[in-house]
Amino acid sequence: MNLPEKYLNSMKDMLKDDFDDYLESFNDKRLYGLRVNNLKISTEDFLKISPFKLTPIPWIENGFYYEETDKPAKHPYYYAGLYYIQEPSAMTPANVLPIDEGDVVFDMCAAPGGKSTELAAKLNGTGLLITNDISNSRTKALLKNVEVSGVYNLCVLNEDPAKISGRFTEFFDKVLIDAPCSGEGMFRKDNKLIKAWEQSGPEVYSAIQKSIIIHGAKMLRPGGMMLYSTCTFSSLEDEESIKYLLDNCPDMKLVDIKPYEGFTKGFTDIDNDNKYNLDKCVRIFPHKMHGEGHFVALLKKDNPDDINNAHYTRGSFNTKIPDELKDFLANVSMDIDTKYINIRDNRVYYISRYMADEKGLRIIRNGLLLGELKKNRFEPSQALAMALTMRQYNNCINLSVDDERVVRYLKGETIDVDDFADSKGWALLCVDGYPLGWGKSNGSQLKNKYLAGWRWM
Ligand SMILES: C[S@@+](CC[C@H](N)C(=O)[O-])C[C@H]1O[C@@H](n2cnc3c(N)ncnc32)[C@H](O)[C@@H]1O
Repeated sequence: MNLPEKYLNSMKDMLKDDFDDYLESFNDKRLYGLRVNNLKISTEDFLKISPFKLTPIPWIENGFYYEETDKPAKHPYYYAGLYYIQEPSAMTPANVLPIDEGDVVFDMCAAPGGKSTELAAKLNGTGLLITNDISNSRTKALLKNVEVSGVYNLCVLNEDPAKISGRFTEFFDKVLIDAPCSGEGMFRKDNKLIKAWEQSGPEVYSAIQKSIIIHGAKMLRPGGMMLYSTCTFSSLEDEESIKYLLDNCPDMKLVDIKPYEGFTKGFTDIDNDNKYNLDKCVRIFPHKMHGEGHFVALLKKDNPDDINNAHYTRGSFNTKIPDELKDFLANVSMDIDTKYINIRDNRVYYISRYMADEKGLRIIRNGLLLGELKKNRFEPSQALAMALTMRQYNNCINLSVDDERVVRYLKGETIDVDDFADSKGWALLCVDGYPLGWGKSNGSQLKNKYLAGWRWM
């Protein structure tokens, strides 16, 4: 491994006696992790059906190491959104940020969705998750990942945080900033990042982080909590960003993160009298824990006047619900308040009552796309299939994971369903009780309506 001289010197300064152990960690095996999506399945139930050899990630209740040979991304349960594949230390930020049901949450640098999918699981279908990324191409992956995971109380944005912060001032109960960074914690995993670091190192990212973190604080309501994280070790991008925030926003304070064996405390040398308690920050180093590397800081905004931060609620849309949509919804027992159904260009959305006026924002998805109105009929969307549980739709075809029709369905093929003769009409195809997508059944064959872009290749 060819690490840049400048990087090695900065790590030597930081790690002192531990530096050799850090270098030695480059000889260790790469780590692979998956996180059970508790929005769809409890960890306990997943472990009962998991075909993989899993070892718990000790500081993440729903996180597990898997063996490289298991290939969990090529399994029907992955398509059912039962887990998300994520580097183990990257599971820490969303795990550490406390989320209460009903919270209005913002994930500012969210693509491809590793933290958002866990924040949504913690919301458990309540409140609202606004998830954003400045990169248009990356928001496409973000949308797919939140939809596969079954998240419906959401809005996906593709905006500059500077624009959002003017609009959503003191709006959020919780803000997560997984900042763009020089990626030093990913060097073991991906050699290409070393080259990128040489071109854009900590100095470049530090300026972006300083701007982002101030916008994050502005959007937080009094008493709200914010989590700042990076996958880099550089103090310039980590403690310096936090110090910059605390210098500029005196109402923000660092709070304790539940300790765990191997967590390394933040460095305090840039903070003269330790007035900011930078040691409350946490670093994960690969020579101390089985994770590639991360930095996390948890902060709270003061609420001196004990302001009761009631959530904004929007007016209803008063949309006339077409008969074909009514007929379809009669088969759905998900709790849908038709006051918040909005129809634009024949596409039907179920929008969160907590979402502010979206005009002027670059929106990738506002709410749950229920489906599309086509000449006197309604076609349900892939996102709706993923948001439903098997119990919430009254025409399901449930196949066992060993049934060869499951993979054929995921590949886009028409499948025989003679054994489900009563399934005529729109049917929700499920694997072991977990929805995969729609099909149109005539009682003997299921015409495939699985979203073409998501097919098993
Ligand atoms: C570390 S990655 C986020 C990973 C993501 N949180 C996850 O867990 O899957 C940082 C993201 O920040 C985005 N980004 C870069 N500059 C940004 C900015 N000024 N505002 C918002 N997002 C930005 C990048 O496009 C990138 O997707």
